[in-house]
Amino acid sequence: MKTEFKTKIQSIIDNKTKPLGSLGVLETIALQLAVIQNTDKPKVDAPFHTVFAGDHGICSQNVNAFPQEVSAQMVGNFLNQGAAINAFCDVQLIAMQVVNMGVKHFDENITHKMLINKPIAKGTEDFSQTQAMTEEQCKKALNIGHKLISLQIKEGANLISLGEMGIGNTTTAAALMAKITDLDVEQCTGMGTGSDAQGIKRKNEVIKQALVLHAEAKTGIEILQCLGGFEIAGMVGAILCCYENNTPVMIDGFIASAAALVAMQMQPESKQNMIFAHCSNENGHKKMLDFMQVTPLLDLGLRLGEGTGAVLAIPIVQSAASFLNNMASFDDAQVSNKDA
Ligand SMILES: Cc1cc2ncn([C@H]3O[C@H](COP(=O)(O)O)[C@@H](O)[C@H]3O)c2cc1C
Ligand SMILES: O=C(O)c1cccnc1
Repeated sequence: MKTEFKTKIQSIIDNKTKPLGSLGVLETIALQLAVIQNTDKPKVDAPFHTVFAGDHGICSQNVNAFPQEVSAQMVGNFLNQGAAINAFCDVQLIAMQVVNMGVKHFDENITHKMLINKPIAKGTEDFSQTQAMTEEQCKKALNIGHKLISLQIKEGANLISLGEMGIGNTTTAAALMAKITDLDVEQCTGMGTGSDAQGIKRKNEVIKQALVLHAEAKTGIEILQCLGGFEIAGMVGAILCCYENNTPVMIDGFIASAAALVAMQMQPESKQNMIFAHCSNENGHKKMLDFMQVTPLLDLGLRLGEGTGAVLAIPIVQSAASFLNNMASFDDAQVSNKDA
């Protein structure tokens, strides 16, 4: 059934007024959108961006170049429209929300139309010493992500975009990657926000220690609970929600891709809903993408997070839907095809 549908869409794509295959990756995306939404007229005209924010106990091991206070300060910056992600959403008039999943220094009395306050705890525990979250906290974080995105989809969003904020989370993402891919830890870690050689060495050491400590964790959710972060779990819940609701989801850089990797462990078919926006400059991201056997749309040398790459790639996805919806076929336009 799915193969038949795919063949039908591919033939619609092939009959557009262009040489066969000449829209390259956009053709792949158009087919993917049609399959996700189960229609030959996919719609991605209502994108919605969510930044999940959370703090990380692993920062007590000195793996972060910037102080942990920056997570809370950056949430404030998002609300004041001052971050890179605000500037990029602004260009395309994309609506966005920020979810406090457990930002240690954030004042929970702050209210704002863009802010969803759902703190699970004042950050996760140090995963080199104990489990990052309890089972209950992990499930709660997954549920929050799932529910919030489900609400957005109900309200009309048809393209979900995800980003994150959480000082220390390149270490968390690298730990998830090392555990799931079984690659050497050194292949998974990188400079993050500017760690030097010493800092990267510390990252490698704490992750190796954590892999021994959490050797028993096997399933996606166990790995997430032991090594993950609240904002990463929120993104995993969001991705699984997109899968269940036939909605495409833009995956950002290294950290969002770690959430995608966990989601694939939990529900392998969720991969079909993911669009990988870009290859981050963070060491490890390309290897993570290769492990998942996915090709990112852009390679702009970004290494920021927040969903910046995801939002930048949205017009490409919208253009893929637009050509499928709006281009004339050779017949419609009475243009002669190659073999006519
Ligand atoms: C000012 C500032 C803005 C950011 N926006 C995203 N990140 C990114 O950097 C952090 C991860 O890097 P690490 O593991 O080295 O701490 C995350 O918060 C990520 O979203 C930022 C980092 C900083 C400093
Ligand atoms: O690629 C990312 O998501 C990234 C890289 C470095 C720091 N923060 C995020």
